[in-house]
Amino acid sequence: MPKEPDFIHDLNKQQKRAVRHSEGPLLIVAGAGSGKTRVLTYRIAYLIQQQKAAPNEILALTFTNKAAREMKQRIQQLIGDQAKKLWMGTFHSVFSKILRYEAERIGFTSDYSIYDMDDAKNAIKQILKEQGYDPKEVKPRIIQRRISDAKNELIKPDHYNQKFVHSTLDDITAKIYGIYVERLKQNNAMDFDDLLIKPIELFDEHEDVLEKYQDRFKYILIDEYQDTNHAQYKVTNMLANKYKNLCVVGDDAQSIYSFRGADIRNILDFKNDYEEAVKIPLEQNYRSTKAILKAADSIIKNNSQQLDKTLWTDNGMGETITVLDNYDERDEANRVADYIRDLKARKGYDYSDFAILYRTNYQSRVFEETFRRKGITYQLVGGLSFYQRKEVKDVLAYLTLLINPDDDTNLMRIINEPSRGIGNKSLSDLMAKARESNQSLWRILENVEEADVYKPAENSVKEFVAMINELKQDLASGKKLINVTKKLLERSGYMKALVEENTPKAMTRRENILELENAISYFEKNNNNPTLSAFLQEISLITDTDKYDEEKPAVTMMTVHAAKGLEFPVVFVVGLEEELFPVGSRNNEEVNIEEERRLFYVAITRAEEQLFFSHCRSRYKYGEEQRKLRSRFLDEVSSDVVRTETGSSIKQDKERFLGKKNNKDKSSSNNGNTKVEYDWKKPLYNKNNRSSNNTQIHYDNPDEDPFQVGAKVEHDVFGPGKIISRSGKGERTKVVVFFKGRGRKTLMLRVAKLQVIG
Ligand SMILES: Nc1ncnc2c1ncn2[C@@H]1O[C@H](COP(=O)(O)OP(=O)(O)OP(=O)(O)O)[C@@H](O)[C@H]1O
Ligand SMILES: [Mg+2]
Repeated sequence: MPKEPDFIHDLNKQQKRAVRHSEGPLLIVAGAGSGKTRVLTYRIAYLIQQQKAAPNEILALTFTNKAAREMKQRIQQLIGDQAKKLWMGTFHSVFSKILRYEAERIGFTSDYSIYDMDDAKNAIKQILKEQGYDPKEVKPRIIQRRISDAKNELIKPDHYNQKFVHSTLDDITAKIYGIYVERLKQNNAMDFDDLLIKPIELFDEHEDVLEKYQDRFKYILIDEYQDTNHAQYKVTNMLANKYKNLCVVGDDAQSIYSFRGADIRNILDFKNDYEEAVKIPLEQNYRSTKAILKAADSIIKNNSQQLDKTLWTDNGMGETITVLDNYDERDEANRVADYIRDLKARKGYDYSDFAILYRTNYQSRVFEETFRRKGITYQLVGGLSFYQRKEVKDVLAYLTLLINPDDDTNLMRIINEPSRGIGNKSLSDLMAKARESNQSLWRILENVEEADVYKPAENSVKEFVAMINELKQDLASGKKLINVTKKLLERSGYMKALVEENTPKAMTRRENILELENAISYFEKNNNNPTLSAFLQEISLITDTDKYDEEKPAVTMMTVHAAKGLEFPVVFVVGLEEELFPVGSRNNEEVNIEEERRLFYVAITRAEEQLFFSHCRSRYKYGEEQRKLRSRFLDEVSSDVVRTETGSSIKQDKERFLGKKNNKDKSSSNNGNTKVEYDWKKPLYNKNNRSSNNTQIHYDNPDEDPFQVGAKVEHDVFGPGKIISRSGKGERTKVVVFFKGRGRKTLMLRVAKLQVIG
């Protein structure tokens, strides 16, 4: 056995144990910043250096492509170029690759299309229409969500039928699900969920294929295991079943994807599935200051479900966490910007040391405007990605047809884009023919003269078919991808239409297409075997987070979800208000507060040196200024590590607002909105229930506390009610109040603005 590498000494004792662990299942459940990702990285390097496995016998699964790229680079630094041969990536990218090799075994070709959420939704919409449903009434998005959930739970259409048919929507879902699965197969296409569940089908049905990959992957390692869903769990279990060299790392407190079917039980059950599993704890946090860790700990302990873990740090206490109490979202953005400038000037931070984390994407807008105005460079992670733009998707749809003409969804997308006089009527006739004869639309188009459609449309179809065939020919004869693309853009009239339109929007679209050409050229130059199929598969799996560039000298703005696994010297967690973080309920679905709290925990633990929280007292919603309550989470943070700074604009705005409020009072105040007025005449923080500066009020003597069971109270939003029970002590006292017409609400006494009445 080779001598142990020097890099083993970059690790602490427990980490070393995990890295040296040789055979059999290994479970590492540990808190944020304790080096889980580092252990995976080093373990891979170690396995190769110790010749336990060749690089291409190791499979490592990460949550983003970016994480995989970074891990690979790091391993390369440790052991050199052989790291390039590792199988490393997200579940989606790794399994799409396996599926490409094995597609024929399950009735697809290796050039199968990958449908993103948008394509899948279009396909479902089309099916709904064919089945006589109005997509305005039966929303494709909702059916899509249900189908996706079923797929990830590995429930097949016929089972859905038996198990879930309780309501009309179940009925419709069952029917559409069945057709959708058929349709994807006809289109030689897979959606994102298929990339996870088709491998399971493949391995289930073809023992030899399963065995091949079991033998191939001698070691399997998974990061962020707490966020794997049932399908991911199943497929890795199948693969690891022979050698049982499965190493998973995760943190139950950071499980934030249950809305996508992530199942925390996967971590909890690991020991049951693998009785011989070795469990190694990591307890030292290397990332954050003591103050930050204390804040994180004080938050997460409010959750009822948690695995027992210890986390400590040798790092210093660090700065106190600052809560920025703002008037509104502009005030918030301005103050964050000022802090960034100030810290940069005083402490020598770079812009890239800062991150602004929010709960929902739209919150970036005001920050972007403010930062642009103040000349602070920033990079936005998330939002509409380049490859989701209409014009880019159109061109990709054309390209897809060149290798997978049976893909009806992509064909429908561009057959009349730009307009070539193939009307809706002709199209739906052609589509109906395709359905009747159980052929793809392309096959019908190829023989359009037999289809009996409107003559001018027939001619256009013929030209279209001839153009696609010619381009296919070009591709087959080995012409360069970039040249085929250019020719396509010209022959299809797509570029010409944009030039003729000549609006700013059309110009932007043109620029985006030119950028896509750049991407194609780059791909062609930097790949040994740059096939169109490989290009399309690669870009269809690019996600928002992959765009994040660590080297860029800019402030990062992203959602907390996207920030998972990352770290920044200075972090601002903004918009900490009720109904925003934690989110408000949508479609009457109950908000999963424990998951929101885990999300807040993830946000806090991204910070290395300095942490800011911020909230607004009012915020615009639907063009109206609405009063906001600060997030309950702020009141859960241990009070000795935070201090509150109230913005100076609050005082000025108070006067402005009073003026406005008086005006408002004259007009009819109730316009049907359940808007909460920003009433400055009432003290915002009532002495009896909360304070503005995190000085905690304790009700040590219950006589002083009027909020006893039976008391009649009034709440700002819910109106009058009666306390029916009470629990907890001191600052954690909770009451259940019955509000007339609103029902029971559990309220934290210190947070809820309750007044005793009567
Ligand atoms: N033994 C060590 N010595 C020095 N630095 C370390 C050590 N272990 C980890 N670190 C550093 O601590 C930071 C956190 O490590 P890492 O990202 O691996 O933690 P993690 O447990 O994966 O965190 P998360 O739960 O957020 O994903 C990184 O900057 C890493 O390089
Ligand atoms: Mg990590």
